[in-house]
Amino acid sequence: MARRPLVMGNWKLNGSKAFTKELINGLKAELADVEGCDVAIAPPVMYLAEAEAALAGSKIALGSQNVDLKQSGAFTGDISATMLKDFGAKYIIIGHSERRAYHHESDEFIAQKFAVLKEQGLVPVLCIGESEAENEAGKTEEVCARQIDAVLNTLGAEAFLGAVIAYEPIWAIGTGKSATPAQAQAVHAFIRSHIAKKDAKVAEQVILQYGGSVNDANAAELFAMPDIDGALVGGASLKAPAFATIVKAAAKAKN
Ligand SMILES: O=C[C@H](O)COP(=O)(O)O
Repeated sequence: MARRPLVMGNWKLNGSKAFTKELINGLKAELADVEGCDVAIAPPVMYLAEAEAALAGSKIALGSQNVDLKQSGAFTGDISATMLKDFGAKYIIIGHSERRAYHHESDEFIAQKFAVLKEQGLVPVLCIGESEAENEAGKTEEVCARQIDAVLNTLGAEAFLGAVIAYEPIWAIGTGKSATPAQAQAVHAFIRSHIAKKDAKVAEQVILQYGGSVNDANAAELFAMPDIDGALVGGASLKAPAFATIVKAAAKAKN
């Protein structure tokens, strides 16, 4: 079964109402004729309303950078999965290394978020990946396995049906130092084989994105790798031409 690539832009803490409209209009123009690749953007939740309106009539899907566990109640500052659905959001990033680091999110807590998203019919985009020190210590596979196992061992392999995993080595995020295609492919193959130990069919269909300094110049060689099914793009997703080039590279490589 051929996997349909997914390129998603994670805008992180960037933008404004005007920027949201302008960038989306740019993306709609750049991507009007592109087929064969799913595309999503995750603006800050503050701008979901502007994004939803600007995306009307386009095939670009809406996403979010985070979700909290509860659906309603006395949880000051939280944002629920049902609220995200209310704005038409579909792909929800969880476990990003910036949230693991700055908000002390644990593997177990992230697995709970994964469960909430599945219950609500949303698509989890589970970010995993090792630090530079872990990489140098040869612990990349161990770290990725532990982060995946938090979901696998509580929700089962079926939870990954229709889900997305983004392998983002922390040392490659925002540094301009992407993993090489061979490095990323090796980890992606490991991730797929790790899930296959529980369920080969689920492993075969799960979308494995690479993230970490993906740009318009290096995307094509990354997508040439058989287990790299798309990208989670930070900085380069803030410019319509660069992001569109990445999407077009995925569509070309995978079709
Ligand atoms: O979620 C996206 C990643 O953190 C990658 O960010 P970057 O493309 O700016 O390196």
